[in-house]
Amino acid sequence: DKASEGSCDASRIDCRDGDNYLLTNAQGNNYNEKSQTKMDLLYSSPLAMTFQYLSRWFYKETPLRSLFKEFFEADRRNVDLGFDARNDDDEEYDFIVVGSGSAGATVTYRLTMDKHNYKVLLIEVGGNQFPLSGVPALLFELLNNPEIDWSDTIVPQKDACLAFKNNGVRFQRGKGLGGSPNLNWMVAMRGNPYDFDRWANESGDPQWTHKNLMPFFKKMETYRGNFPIGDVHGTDGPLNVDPNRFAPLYEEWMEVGREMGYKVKDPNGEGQDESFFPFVFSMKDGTRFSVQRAHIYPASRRPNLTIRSYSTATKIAFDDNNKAIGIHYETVRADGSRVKRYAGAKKEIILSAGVFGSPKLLMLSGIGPKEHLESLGIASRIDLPVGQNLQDHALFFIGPFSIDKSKTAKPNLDRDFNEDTFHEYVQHKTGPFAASGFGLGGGALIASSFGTEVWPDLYYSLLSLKMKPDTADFFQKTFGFKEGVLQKYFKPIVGKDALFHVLCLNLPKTVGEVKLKSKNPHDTLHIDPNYLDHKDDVQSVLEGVKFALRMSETKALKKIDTKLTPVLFPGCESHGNADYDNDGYWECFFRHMTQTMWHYTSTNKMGYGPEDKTSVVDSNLRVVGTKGLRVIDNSIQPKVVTTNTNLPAILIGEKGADLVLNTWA
Ligand SMILES: Cc1cc2nc3c(=O)[nH]c(=O)nc-3n(C[C@H](O)[C@H](O)[C@H](O)COP(=O)(O)OP(=O)(O)OC[C@H]3O[C@@H](n4cnc5c(N)ncnc54)[C@H](O)[C@@H]3O)c2cc1C
Repeated sequence: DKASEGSCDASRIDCRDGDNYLLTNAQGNNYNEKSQTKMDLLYSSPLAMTFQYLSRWFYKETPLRSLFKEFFEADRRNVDLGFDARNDDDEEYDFIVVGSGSAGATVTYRLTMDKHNYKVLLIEVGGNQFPLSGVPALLFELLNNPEIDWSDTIVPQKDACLAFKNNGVRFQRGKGLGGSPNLNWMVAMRGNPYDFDRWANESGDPQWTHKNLMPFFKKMETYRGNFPIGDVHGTDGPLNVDPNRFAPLYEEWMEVGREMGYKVKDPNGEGQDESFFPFVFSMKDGTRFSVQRAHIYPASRRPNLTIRSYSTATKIAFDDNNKAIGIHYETVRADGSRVKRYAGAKKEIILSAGVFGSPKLLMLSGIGPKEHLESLGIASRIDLPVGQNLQDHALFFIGPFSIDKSKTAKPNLDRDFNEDTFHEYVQHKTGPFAASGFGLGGGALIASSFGTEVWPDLYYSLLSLKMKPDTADFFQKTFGFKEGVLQKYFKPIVGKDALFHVLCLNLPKTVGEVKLKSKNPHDTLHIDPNYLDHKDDVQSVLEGVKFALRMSETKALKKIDTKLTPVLFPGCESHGNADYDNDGYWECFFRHMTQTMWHYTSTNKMGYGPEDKTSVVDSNLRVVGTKGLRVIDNSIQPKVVTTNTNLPAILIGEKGADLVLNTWA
């Protein structure tokens, strides 16, 4: 790990007394030599830390909750030490970046490596990446923990999410250095070339066409996937992209595609046509390769970067000409007290606080829908449609289908974490612990009557799991289902292995919104994705469910005895049986099972600029009507991309950093 991380400096690992240890990597330049102990070795090598925590979790030496507590208490103490070591009464930087997720980490990485040696401040609400997040299969253990997940609940949906408490799902998203990639499923998909050409149309600027963005896609990655590098992949970028190391139903999945007549094609190559394909992941050698590891970690060792973690940006300061000149922020200390601070920006402020954080900060600073802001007592500075164009991919777990374990290709399908698989992972970083989610292996892109062969609107993959007696409780707790619903629905196949088709509505026409609840920067938001509001979306999903049912009838899946659970979904019994052509039943089913794919975007839409009433930012990502203020994250997508949103966010970070650096070159 020493070699691969390039981080451990053996000369600094001298064991000294005292319990204090410093997180030298994340706090960068300002660590306190005196408090180093052996733990410094672990903290300065995140992978070593990950394996230490994995062992303690696996052998139940320390309950998960206590591991969280221990880690974050230590992390906060370390941050305090770095904080106290600084003489920063008059903080002033060239650039301030707010938010350290996919896009913010990328921007920070590029700005700090520029030859002009710009002084950069990175502000982030949370702390360091929790060590267990390095183990891909443990991603579900991370969700809903307030140290690392915002986990907001959306407002009750009119005719969707009906199986969830208050008819609303949880909008989980990462909090901490590294943002959402610390807890995402790691699937690395770029989006369809037509998505980006549409962005170019929406913004009137050809710099956003797929062809013109291709150099940034290549620059961001070190590709080690299954398809040829050709002219489309990069080999020396910061983000590692690997094939999966464990996916129980991968062979069956690819066989389904062949049997149904679909081609196999690199979805991150020239195009995202209708096809079946193996997934690639932001992983390295069986471990999560988050933006904290790829971008923040190396950047934190540069002396021109200051990181303020446990710090919330609360308001942007402007001069009389609407030039952004600084950020007000609050840091939470280890003892729970809050310190109010201000940092000035000589050149620019960059909001990368994500699809909810960035519009929130704009609105708290008086930039947003005038009437809405004034109704909350916030003086309006610039009237813009901030928060008005929220989009997301709705996700549907279709199933469960029981399968015959003895007939599957891999014996390990039940995904039990046992002593053998634990040792396999520790020694080789392979096996169930190396799997993303429930063993995702491959994807498929298919067109309903609303998509086309070259721009398909439906996106599939396959989950496999053992239906244990507590699986329903686990789903209920993690995703927020109403009590008893899944317990009843899963009951007949408890004890068996099962699969779910995962269907994602790729090109939704429904649009939602996000608004403030109050002018308190620590208050939650009013989030309404308005799922399935557009009738075409309902029709696409119906066609999508039927395609999933047809896949289950292929020889490839019949070979493993794939059978839909024999009970009807609770609440849909009056619609009759779950027959293929019973549209009423299936519509009831998917209106109950509407989940998020966590692909929220578009709340600060990029458009033509001031003359375009739908734009919050122009095509150079500058906030309309201001100077020195850009938004660089997924909130600028004019329309949500077709597939996953992590690589697009990193792309926006790469492109955005380039725009900033060119401005000041
Ligand atoms: C559970 C889950 C699974 C997912 N799976 C995948 C997947 O497999 N593949 C894929 O491509 N995508 C996936 N995604 C989506 C993808 O990770 C996100 O779309 C992407 O990371 C968003 O990047 P971002 O930079 O816009 O925001 P984020 O990465 O969310 O970063 C925003 C950061 O800003 C911080 N912040 C917010 N407000 C403030 C403030 N006021 N002051 C300071 N800091 C602030 C936040 O704490 C956060 O760290 C998943 C997401 C989730 C939640």
